[in-house]
Amino acid sequence: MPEIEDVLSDLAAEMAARPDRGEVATYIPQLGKVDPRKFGIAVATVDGRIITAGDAEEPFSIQSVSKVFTLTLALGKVGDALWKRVGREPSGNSFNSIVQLEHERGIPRNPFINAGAIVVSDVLLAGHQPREAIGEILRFVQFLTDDDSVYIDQGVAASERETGFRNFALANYMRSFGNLHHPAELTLGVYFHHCAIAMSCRQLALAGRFLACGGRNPATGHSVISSERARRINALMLTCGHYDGSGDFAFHVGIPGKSGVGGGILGIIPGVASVAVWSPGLNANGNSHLGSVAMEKLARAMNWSIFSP
Ligand SMILES: NC(=O)CC[C@H](N)C(=O)O
Repeated sequence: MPEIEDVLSDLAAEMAARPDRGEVATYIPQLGKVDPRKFGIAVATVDGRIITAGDAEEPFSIQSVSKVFTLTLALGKVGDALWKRVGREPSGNSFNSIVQLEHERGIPRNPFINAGAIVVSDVLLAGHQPREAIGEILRFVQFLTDDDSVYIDQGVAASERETGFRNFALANYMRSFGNLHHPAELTLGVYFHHCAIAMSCRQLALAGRFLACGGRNPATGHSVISSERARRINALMLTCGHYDGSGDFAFHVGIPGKSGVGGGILGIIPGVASVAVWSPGLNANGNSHLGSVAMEKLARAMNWSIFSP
């Protein structure tokens, strides 16, 4: 087996030189300003090592990768009652699609598409002011990372609110079915802010480590969630974490993963490591183009597909 250090530095060099970089998301104007030449990668192993290459220390907008953390918190808050309001099936549609909500009575297919994550935000808002719910999410991510410097990029949150017409449509539509318990303005305040969390690849890999360790954070020894819940979140990441590109990611990479339109991907190799990669250019499904390529090459080099014998 090759050394992770060598694989990562080769990957970073190769990815920095590739001309095909995908398209940076511009529907959130602030994200359109990010340099498409960036590439970073970090691996946090269950035995406590952290290996990085490229722009792995630079914070980027984690966007929908944050939905892994809000789902974890919401399950902690309401347990399996969450599944009355959100499904667990891949949608086969784009991340911000509204089409299924009409026939499926305002119940989103899964917690990782926008509609599902908005319901999760609504769950976290119950009994709180938006400011408190946002603070709880940020503190949870800081706790997982063991790093208080993780922050919310207020410019990105504001930019997203200004152009969040589709998310307002999704939220209001779900409210008409009774599946949003707060005004869209308030719930989306929580949603836009958690999407605007900024982290480096190093921090994101550390934050995801509990999912590779049966729910336990190996750095602190704290049990974050039960091993059964960690297993189930990983299952949802595999089946739904890349929207209508989830099948393709499982086919090519073979590990649970969650992407975001900021170009980040968090990948989990249960029992082995958590991986974060960042390259801002996206493919047609809104997933990081070179991030997906790099994950595939890494999984192949290290034999990390969960489907490998
Ligand atoms: N796929 C994503 O990362 C989408 C998240 C983004 N904040 C949105 O609501 O559109």
